[in-house]
Amino acid sequence: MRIVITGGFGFLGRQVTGTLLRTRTFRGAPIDRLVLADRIVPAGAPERADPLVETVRGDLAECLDDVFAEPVDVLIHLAAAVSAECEADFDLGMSANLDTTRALLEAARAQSAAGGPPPRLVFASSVAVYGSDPALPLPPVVSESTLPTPRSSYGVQKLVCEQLVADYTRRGFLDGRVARLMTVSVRPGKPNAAASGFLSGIIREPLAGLPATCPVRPDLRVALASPRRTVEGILRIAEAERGMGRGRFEGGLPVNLPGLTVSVAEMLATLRQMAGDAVADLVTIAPDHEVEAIVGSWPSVFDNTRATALGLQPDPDFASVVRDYAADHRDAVLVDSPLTAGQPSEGL
Ligand SMILES: Cc1cn([C@H]2C[C@H](O)[C@@H](COP(=O)(O)OP(=O)(O)O[C@H]3O[C@H](C)C(=O)[C@H](O)[C@H]3O)O2)c(=O)[nH]c1=O
Repeated sequence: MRIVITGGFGFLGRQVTGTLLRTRTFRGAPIDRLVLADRIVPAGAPERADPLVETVRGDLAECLDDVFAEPVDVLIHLAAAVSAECEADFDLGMSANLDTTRALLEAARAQSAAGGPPPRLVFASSVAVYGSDPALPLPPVVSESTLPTPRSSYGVQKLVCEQLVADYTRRGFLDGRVARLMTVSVRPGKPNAAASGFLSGIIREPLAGLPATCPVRPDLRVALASPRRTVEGILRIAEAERGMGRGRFEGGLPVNLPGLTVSVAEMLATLRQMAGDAVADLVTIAPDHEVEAIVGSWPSVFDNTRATALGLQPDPDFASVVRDYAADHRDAVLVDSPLTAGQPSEGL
């Protein structure tokens, strides 16, 4: 089995790769090759030393011959420009998120047209396909049957690609599945250019002893998923057999990955309870209307029936999200707190 991960050296790509390299199987069958395609391939990345791993470096649209040099059984498409980048640079978003995805779909179609296996393709879409249009406000609870009306170029690009994946699947060119990701929090590392990046930054930076700015009003409610739950969702959707019933991928609609609904104020209160006043006081509230317009247009409460049928659940509460982050990134928690001692605060 040959599996390709585009954006394989991005944050989610590395997490998905790590899981697959631990199990070394996909749907119970051994993985023969894991191809990590990315425009940046870090020299010291440890996964490069694994005998299963092959790397393809460069602009994906120009590397498709290498990606498809051998038959591709599974494609997990994570290479993308993020939301604020696409808002700042329209051409980048159209090219990286739309044109490149279409080229990838065409390459997959060419493989099956030539008698090869129709690849199973997982497209990582986003909660950003939803938006609240004044003429058509979102219902209080959103599901896959809610009409997406994105309010950002990034959301539009993701939605167009979702539709293309559905049509290529309907025509039998490939077996496409769309996972709509919630905002991933807490992301480790440096801030990224996503409009939602602060939803990691307001936890990650204070835990590292650094100041952080919160660009939205604290009563804003958001739907979050930890990196662990997000990777679990991507792989569950990738591995599920098609068909009706529990554990199967049913129909052609996307799956909204489960999100934990929480207000920014609740996130900050959790940080205060778990890490103390000095840490929580490192966060300054300074609303930025551009960020608020994008993130505030996303729904925060979902009917997760479709994800639940696949056995997926949201994180139980935000305290567990923070605990997972501290456990997975001990070196990034530099403040003295119960988290570093591995002892959750009383009551959490
Ligand atoms: C724009 C672009 C990016 N990339 C690579 C660069 C990064 O190594 C990787 C993206 O990783 P990043 O860490 O920025 O993002 P993730 O958190 O993994 O999320 C990704 O999947 C979610 C669902 C998103 O929609 C994001 O836009 C997308 O970037 O794709 C390329 O290889 N080619 C390109 O044209």
